[in-house]
Amino acid sequence: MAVNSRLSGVKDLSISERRARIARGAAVEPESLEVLDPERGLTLEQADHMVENAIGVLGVPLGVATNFTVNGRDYLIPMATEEPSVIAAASNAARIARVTGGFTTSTTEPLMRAQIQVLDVADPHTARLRLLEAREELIALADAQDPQLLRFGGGVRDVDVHLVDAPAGTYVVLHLIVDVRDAMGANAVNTMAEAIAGRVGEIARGRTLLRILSNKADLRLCRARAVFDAEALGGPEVVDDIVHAAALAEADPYRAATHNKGIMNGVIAVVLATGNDTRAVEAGAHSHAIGRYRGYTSLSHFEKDSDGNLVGALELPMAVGLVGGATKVHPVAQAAVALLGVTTARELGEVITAVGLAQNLAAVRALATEGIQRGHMSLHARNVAVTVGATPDELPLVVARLVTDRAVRADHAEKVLAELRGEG
Ligand SMILES: CC(C)(COP(=O)([O-])OP(=O)([O-])OC[C@H]1O[C@@H](n2cnc3c(N)ncnc32)[C@H](O)[C@@H]1OP(=O)([O-])[O-])[C@@H](O)C(=O)NCCC(=O)NCCSC(=O)C[C@@](C)(O)CC(=O)[O-]
Ligand SMILES: NC(=O)C1=CN([C@@H]2O[C@H](COP(=O)(O)OP(=O)(O)OC[C@H]3O[C@@H](n4cnc5c(N)ncnc54)[C@H](OP(=O)(O)O)[C@@H]3O)[C@@H](O)[C@H]2O)C=CC1
Repeated sequence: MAVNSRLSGVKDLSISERRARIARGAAVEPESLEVLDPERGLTLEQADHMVENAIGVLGVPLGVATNFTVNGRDYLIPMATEEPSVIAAASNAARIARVTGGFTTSTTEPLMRAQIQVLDVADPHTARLRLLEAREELIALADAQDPQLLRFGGGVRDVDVHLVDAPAGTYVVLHLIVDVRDAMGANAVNTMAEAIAGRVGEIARGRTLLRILSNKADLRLCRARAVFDAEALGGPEVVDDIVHAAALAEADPYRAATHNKGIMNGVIAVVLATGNDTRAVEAGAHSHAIGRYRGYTSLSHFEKDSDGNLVGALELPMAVGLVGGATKVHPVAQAAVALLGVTTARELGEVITAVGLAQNLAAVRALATEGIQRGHMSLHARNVAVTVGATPDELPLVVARLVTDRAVRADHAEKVLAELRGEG
């Protein structure tokens, strides 16, 4: 059955009704979502196998963003985040993008790099050539470490050698470029790097030190673009102001950091929900945000097309996988992947990038129009009301007052609650 992500009013349903609606929309069995109950999710025993000195598990809310179409296919997107308004914002932007066909994405081959550092080389320039001459030997040695990866069509694709001038001298750094297929790839690539380091040191005639993956995954890029209809955004002035807002992020690193944080609100929520390594994706993204002609800049770009609509584009390194790490062992991550319905790491990366672009558009649109507080703080108000002890019956009343009074603060919530209880 085809997925239908265009779901309206999901927020107004109870959790069980919502699950049933999402399961229907995603064309998965409703029972497959039962593992999302806190008491059915990751067990203490499983946690104890995942990390050291485990003493418990941390619950993070898992929601579903609606309305996404990517490359003509609908997706319901599982997002794990502690931040209010993120999932609403992604759904809102995806609803707008849908008007013009949704998101279009593309990706490079899933290539990761490992680095092998060689010290104390007397003739670094000549060592570089000796290593390049040994390319076939080094590739064969590395490939022999992971026959399984080769069977899946992956394996080493190239070697590259960089000479890195550092205060302590010139290091010869060999890069091993590996197609990791559906893996995130760190373990696979690190094993290869450690296995060939001895031979690299011999050929370079130096001492090897670091042998590790690079998180600057600049050969593994995902790209997403979308057209956002001017009318659906609020009119031509909104388009112009979003372009100005994005231009500030391109020119000013203080704004770029926040703009990129908005992108990562969406990206990391899906990375976490699917059991992937959030730090690897963050490191890759921020290293990619160093512009070619200037310093730290925005990861996305917004411009106006010839029809007056807004066009958004985002490119990100995307080291995510489906076969290893927590994705393989965490029952909730497995349910999230099944709900998402992706079958390759590339498809997962492309969907994540589309979510990053949607998240970015939603935030910048709010900033360029009414400001962030109305949408974000009205959803955050629920947190504040619960923190001061509002019961489920009192919650809507307290939230409504905090929003009307434009004072989403704990002290004000306490005052409102006291008034409501006749104690004020
Ligand atoms: C919050 C909205 C979406 C409200 O926006 P709105 O226009 O009031 O929403 P609406 O009630 O008209 O609903 C429109 C659609 O949004 C979704 N939606 C709307 N409300 C909900 C909800 N409660 N639960 C689930 N989904 C919701 C839902 O898809 C809904 O469609 P419908 O279901 O009605 O057909 C909007 O104001 C918005 O997009 N704001 C941006 C919020 C944001 O970016 N939050 C991130 C946290 S702030 C931050 O960390 C980053 C930042 C901002 O600093 C980055 C930067 O500076 O660039
Ligand atoms: N700097 C960093 O970012 C670092 C990250 N990590 C961690 O590494 C983990 C990810 O490493 P990763 O190598 O992905 O995990 P795994 O080693 O668990 O998975 C990769 C392995 O899965 C097997 N495999 C099965 N099917 C496929 C397929 N379709 N495509 C590709 N490989 C397949 C391959 O061989 P086989 O079956 O023989 O294993 C491959 O080597 C994460 O937990 C991450 O946190 C670790 C160190 C550093």
